[in-house]
Amino acid sequence: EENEEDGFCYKKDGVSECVSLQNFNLTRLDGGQVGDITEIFLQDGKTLQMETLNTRPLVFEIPDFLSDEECEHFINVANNIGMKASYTERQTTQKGISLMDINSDKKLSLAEMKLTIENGFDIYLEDEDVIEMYKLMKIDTNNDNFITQAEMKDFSPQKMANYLSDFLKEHPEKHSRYSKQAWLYPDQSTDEVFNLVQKRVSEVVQLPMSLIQLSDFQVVNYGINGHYNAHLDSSHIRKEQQCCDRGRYSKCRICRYMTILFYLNDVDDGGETAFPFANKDSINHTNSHLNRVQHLYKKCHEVDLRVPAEKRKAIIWYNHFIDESTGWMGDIDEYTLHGGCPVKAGEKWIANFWIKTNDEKSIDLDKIKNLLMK
Ligand SMILES: O=C(O)CCC(=O)C(=O)O
Ligand SMILES: [Fe+2]
Repeated sequence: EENEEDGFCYKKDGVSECVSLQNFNLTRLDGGQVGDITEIFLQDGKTLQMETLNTRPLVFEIPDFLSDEECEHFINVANNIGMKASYTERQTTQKGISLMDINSDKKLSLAEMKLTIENGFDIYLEDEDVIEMYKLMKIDTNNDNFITQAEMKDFSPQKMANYLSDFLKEHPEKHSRYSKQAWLYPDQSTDEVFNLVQKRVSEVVQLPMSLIQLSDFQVVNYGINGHYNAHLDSSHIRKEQQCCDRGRYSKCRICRYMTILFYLNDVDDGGETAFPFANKDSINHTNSHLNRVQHLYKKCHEVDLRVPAEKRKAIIWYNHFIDESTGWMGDIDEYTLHGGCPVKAGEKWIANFWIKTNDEKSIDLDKIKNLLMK
């Protein structure tokens, strides 16, 4: 039903609608109320049940989005590509770090040093880890667990980065993300199964195949203690900074309109996907930092909205709202903060389908035109 050249057709309330890409706006499925179930009739004759799990942020669940065979296929494909350790953007090679002297008393407490390291290096330490670091780096000369300005004099961020980099080799679980991953690229795929799944995603989320093909797909594996602390999958709109192209992640922003997360196996214990800000009245960044709500490795049980990892299931959420005036990428929805709880038994396999769009529709239309000309 789709004519790539002219535009895009999809079913809206059972009626087929077609629009030219020029007139096409980003879609956002209507969640209705929590517990609402929408039937999605696919072109191959199958029916999916989509349930509204939550409305702030809007999260949908589709229990049998994938078949068992498709799940196993993605795991095999990822293993064949080769699973590599995941890293977040912030690496331990920072030149400078900002010291988090929250109460402005010109010295850093253990809690403030932990925050400093979380922000600067994406590493989540315990008090005893920090004390150990002070000892080995000989920073806290009077052993009072505070770092004063005088003690800071001999302190070099690079030295700390080196220490932490070695520390992480012994304690990979202290990193914000502890997993392995492999990338698949929809527009380069000749894999029949992957192409069918892309088509299904396009039908479900009512976005043209060309946008789906410009997306990124990442298979992730977590072992025991594997986790991903809470994060946003996208970034705040900043017109002066370009959205990243595939594979290039310096000086650009990650722009992902929506996330479709597939669970590829059943986890024996743990490994839920948690949304710490879900249904909160408001978001207080300073408080949430101090309470370390991001720290799902330790705090998952405190989170209300936790989606169990169940084979074949997909969950879907929108990292951005739609800008009413452009019909394209709007503000980020900070309530989508989420992450993966630690795996307690067994292992966990997921796949992220990240639908990428740019701030400006014209950039995406150009990309689509290039894609169609290939
Ligand atoms: O493992 C999960 O449940 C969440 C993974 C995730 O948020 C990510 O890879 O961006
Ligand atoms: Fe994520």
